[in-house]
Amino acid sequence: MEKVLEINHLTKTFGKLTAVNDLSFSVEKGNVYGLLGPNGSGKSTTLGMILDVVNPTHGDWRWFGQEHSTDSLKKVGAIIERPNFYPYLSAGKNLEIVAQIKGAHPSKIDEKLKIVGLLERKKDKFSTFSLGMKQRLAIAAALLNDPHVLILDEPTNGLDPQGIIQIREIILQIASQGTTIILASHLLDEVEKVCSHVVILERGKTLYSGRVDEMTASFGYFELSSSDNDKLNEVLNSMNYFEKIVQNGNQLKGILREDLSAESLNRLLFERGIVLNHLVKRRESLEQQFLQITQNKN
Ligand SMILES: Nc1ncnc2c1ncn2[C@@H]1O[C@H](COP(=O)(O)OP(=O)(O)OP(=O)(O)O)[C@@H](O)[C@H]1O
Repeated sequence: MEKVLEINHLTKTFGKLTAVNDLSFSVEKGNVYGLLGPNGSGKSTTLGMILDVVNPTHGDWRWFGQEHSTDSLKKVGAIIERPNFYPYLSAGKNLEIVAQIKGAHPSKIDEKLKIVGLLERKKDKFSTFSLGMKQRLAIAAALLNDPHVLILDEPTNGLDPQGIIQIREIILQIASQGTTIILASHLLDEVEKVCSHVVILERGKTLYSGRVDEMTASFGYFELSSSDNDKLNEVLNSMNYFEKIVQNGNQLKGILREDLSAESLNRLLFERGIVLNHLVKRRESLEQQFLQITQNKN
């Protein structure tokens, strides 16, 4: 899989406060990544750093495998603030201005207005738009130069239920055409509905990073490692307990298809000559994990 973004040990401190603490993850092409965490967990600061608007304290990141270059950021479209357009100009005129700034072809305007369902409102003034329509226009503006990656910070904040559904459908449609998406959200529901991958942040630290479907595995999963992970992998695969075994850094992650205690697994593996140096069972669903995070905050 082609890596679009690689973040290594990214840290940002503001005085004594560590807003982002040793964050590492990579983003693969064509997936939808959610940065999930309560207010103040460091989502916006992370987006600010990878977009070159916030200076990191430590750590590094690479877009498209390249050292920092302004060319790379041209392939990234982002909406990190409330949509800001000229209120007295039409949607079409506003996009003409953005297209000129970005050097995008004027034919892109109708194409992108269609994607966000605003083509019929092209001639209407921005000031007459609902919040949801303003947000959709901002997405059209961000898409004008066909970015490879689209970054959205809390894309459905403040919208009514219908507006939320529209934005989520648009995100999925954009992703289905191969654009990689990174979105920050404090809504578990949003991440579960829209994202294939999630990075859960708690006060700047990563609590979980991986696929959403693996996180929500109903019987939980084991994180485990031994001095010979290849052999461990082989033995785990020969057991009927696991849905899937995946490599996760220098650990293996075994997703359970039926209930099994850590004690039983440890015994079974020991009987087959494997001594583990790491074994943790994680059972929580995404929802439970997320509730824990928010409860810890209060
Ligand atoms: N410029 C700044 N100066 C000082 N502290 C800051 C600054 N920017 C962010 N912080 C602090 O860093 C922490 C992380 O903030 P950040 O905005 O990244 O979180 P977030 O998860 O995006 O939350 P929210 O959704 O509320 O923006 C917070 O405690 C915040 O107060």
